[in-house]
Amino acid sequence: MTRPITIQTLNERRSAGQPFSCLTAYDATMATLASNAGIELLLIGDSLGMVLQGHDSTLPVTLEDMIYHTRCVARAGTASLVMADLPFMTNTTIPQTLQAAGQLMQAGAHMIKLEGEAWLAETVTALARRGVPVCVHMGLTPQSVHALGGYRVQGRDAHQANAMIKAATILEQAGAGAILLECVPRELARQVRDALSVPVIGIGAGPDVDGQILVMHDMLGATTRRPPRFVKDFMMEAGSISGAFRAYHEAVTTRGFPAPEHCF
Ligand SMILES: Nc1nc(=O)c2c([nH]1)NC[C@@H]1CN(c3ccc(C(=O)N[C@@H](CCC(=O)O)C(=O)O)cc3)CN21
Ligand SMILES: CC(C)C(=O)C(=O)O
Ligand SMILES: [Mg+2]
Repeated sequence: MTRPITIQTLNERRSAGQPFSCLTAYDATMATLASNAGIELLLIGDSLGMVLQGHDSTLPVTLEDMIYHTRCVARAGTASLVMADLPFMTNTTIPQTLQAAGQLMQAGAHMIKLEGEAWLAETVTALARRGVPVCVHMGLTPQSVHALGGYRVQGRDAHQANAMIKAATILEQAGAGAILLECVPRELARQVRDALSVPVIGIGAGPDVDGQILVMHDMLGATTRRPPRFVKDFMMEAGSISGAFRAYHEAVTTRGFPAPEHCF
């Protein structure tokens, strides 16, 4: 194993202006192949409810499901940073959140991601104080799909955009170690990135952030519904799974991906 990637590695990449690559992973084999291709961060995403379990949203995913897949990925013992999603309704109180995050960390996660806005500040502080690195997922938050009225681009109007920038700075002050932005206009993502000093990871957020992430199945072309605009199929040209992971890593680190057609 090469030198393991830590949260400090991501901070160094951010400072150096070198983008890092992230993918979802749900099992040991794919985690190993992705990590060997250079992918810096593996997310056990609650998207597994859609791509593995066949649900049409992430809401049915349980903490037990997330623990199982986190164990599978962690067991691979890769050099990559392992982040796990807190599933729907496992953060309704601070004690519940600490308990759930604790179980994911004990399953092998190095960092926890949860969806929300500035109202999460106290929760973020409670986790950070106990040594749990936290990433806050903002913009299109799929666990709120029914409140948002669909998987839609967020932060399109100036009021929403300014609120998002403000919320991100509040969350950083509260102790967030990273921010993930999903489906926001490229210009807003750039502004959030510039307002912060922690790494910003984007999906459908344009090229002006510190790291990129995609759902593994999407970038391998293993899709059963129309993929979102921000997806690129890296399997098409690469011809093998490892080749696709290497091509994605290369494209992200050289800022070849995302291209304008993948942005909002
Ligand atoms: N396979 C998979 N890939 C994902 O990226 C993903 C999941 N599952 N599950 C959880 C969420 C849901 N996500 C989605 C799903 C659809 C769109 C989508 O179709 N968006 C429209 C934007 C429409 C607009 O302009 O407002 C698009 O055309 O991309 C975006 C994110 C992202 N996450
Ligand atoms: C799409 C990414 C960011 C995610 O949260 C997931 O895969 O669950
Ligand atoms: Mg998720």
